[in-house]
Amino acid sequence: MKKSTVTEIRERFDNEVERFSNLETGQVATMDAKIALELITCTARAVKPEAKTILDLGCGAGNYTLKMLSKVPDLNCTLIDLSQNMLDKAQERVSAATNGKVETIQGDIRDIELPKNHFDIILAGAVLHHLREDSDWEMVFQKLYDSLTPGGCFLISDLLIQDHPGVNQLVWKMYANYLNDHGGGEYQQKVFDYIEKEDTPRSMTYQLDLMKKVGFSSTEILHKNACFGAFGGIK
Ligand SMILES: C[S@@+](CC[C@H](N)C(=O)[O-])C[C@H]1O[C@@H](n2cnc3c(N)ncnc32)[C@H](O)[C@@H]1O
Repeated sequence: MKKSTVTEIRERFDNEVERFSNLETGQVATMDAKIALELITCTARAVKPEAKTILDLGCGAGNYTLKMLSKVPDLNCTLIDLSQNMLDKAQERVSAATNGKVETIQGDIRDIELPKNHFDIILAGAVLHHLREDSDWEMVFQKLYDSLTPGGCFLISDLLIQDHPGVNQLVWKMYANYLNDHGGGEYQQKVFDYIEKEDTPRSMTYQLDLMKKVGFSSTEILHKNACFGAFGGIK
């Protein structure tokens, strides 16, 4: 199947702002979304308690930054998203929650230049599965690594595949059962159809190996359930 273009992805998210503005209902299709968000933000605080700067990649309506600010207040926040509608909402919500600066950048992370040695924390929630080729993944991971301060952390919560076909089948069956239990067969099919059209997830192992390759001194696995996980690297 021909996968969605960047323009198609942007247009879809332009129309999803309200859903992603509510942490309670926005992420029902994501298993353990709240656990992952809590773990990632607690980990960022544990790694960089003195953090001053955060980059929220694929920020949506700003849920990840808002949760981070509840743990480390008054961060200077840089919010990146393809969708200007998402950024407008994120800017409004995040500005009300920090005394730090809030900067928004609209665009595709592949095309955005980032300052070197600048961010103490980078969060990427449910966004990296939109990257396609190995070259995209490598370039983006290298760029994010370079933009971190020494000891800074890059934390991911995302949809994943498994490297072994049998294990991959198993975890996606688990996810199908989860969706069936939460919304029935039609809902399950709808979610699987848009994943098929829009997403190209990689395994956690692939991403942890790539973190080591681009220079991260250590990596951490925080959570894994079926085809979802939370993990990251420390510079
Ligand atoms: C599933 S939403 C998650 C939003 C937010 N992180 C959350 O968890 O509430 C993914 C977001 O990533 C953005 N996005 C997708 N691909 C992107 C890219 N290549 N560069 C920047 N943002 C991207 C989309 O516009 C969308 O707002």
